[in-house]
Amino acid sequence: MLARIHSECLTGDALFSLRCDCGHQLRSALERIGAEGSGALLYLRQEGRGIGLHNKIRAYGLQDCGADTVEANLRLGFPADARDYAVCAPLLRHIGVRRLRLMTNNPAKTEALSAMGFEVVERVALPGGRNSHNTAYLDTKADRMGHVFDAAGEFAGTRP
Ligand SMILES: Nc1nc2c(ncn2[C@@H]2O[C@H](COP(=O)(O)OP(=O)(O)OP(=O)(O)O)[C@@H](O)[C@H]2O)c(=O)[nH]1
Repeated sequence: MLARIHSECLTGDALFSLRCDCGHQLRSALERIGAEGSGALLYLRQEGRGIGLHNKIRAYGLQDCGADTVEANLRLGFPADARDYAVCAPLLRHIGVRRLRLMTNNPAKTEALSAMGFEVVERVALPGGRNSHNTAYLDTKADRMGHVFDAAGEFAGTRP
């Protein structure tokens, strides 16, 4: 089953902010599911990588003063990524999914699902919509959070 496990991002998903890649990835995932004719999208209420909207906005303030997205979380007393994917297990079981072709550039997400007993048979890269506002954010995700950006994810060759 082609699947997207998407972390809530009010600013990117609903307000079309360009400082992250969330909205672009959400739309890309839905387009792929539409093109394929079937698939699943789990929309997880874990705004701001699990620290909530208020704290994400505080983290944006620190980033506006020079911190990167990881450093900003740490300075606020949070881990770089506070998400928990446990809720995916009953949701996926409910819709009868055990094997996934997961649309993500984030290896931690793949590992979390594998650890819960799901078989990720393929990682499907998602374009992030690199632009002048999210370049530093995407580079930090690659350099400090292990996100994989490849040709299908449109980043190969575009990073300095
Ligand atoms: N704390 C914090 N959260 C952010 C920031 N920018 C985006 N987010 C949140 O990050 C989450 C998305 O995480 P990402 O790391 O961008 O992407 P991912 O879902 O882990 O990986 P993909 O599956 O490849 O999209 C959403 O919950 C956003 O609200 C930021 O600067 N700080």
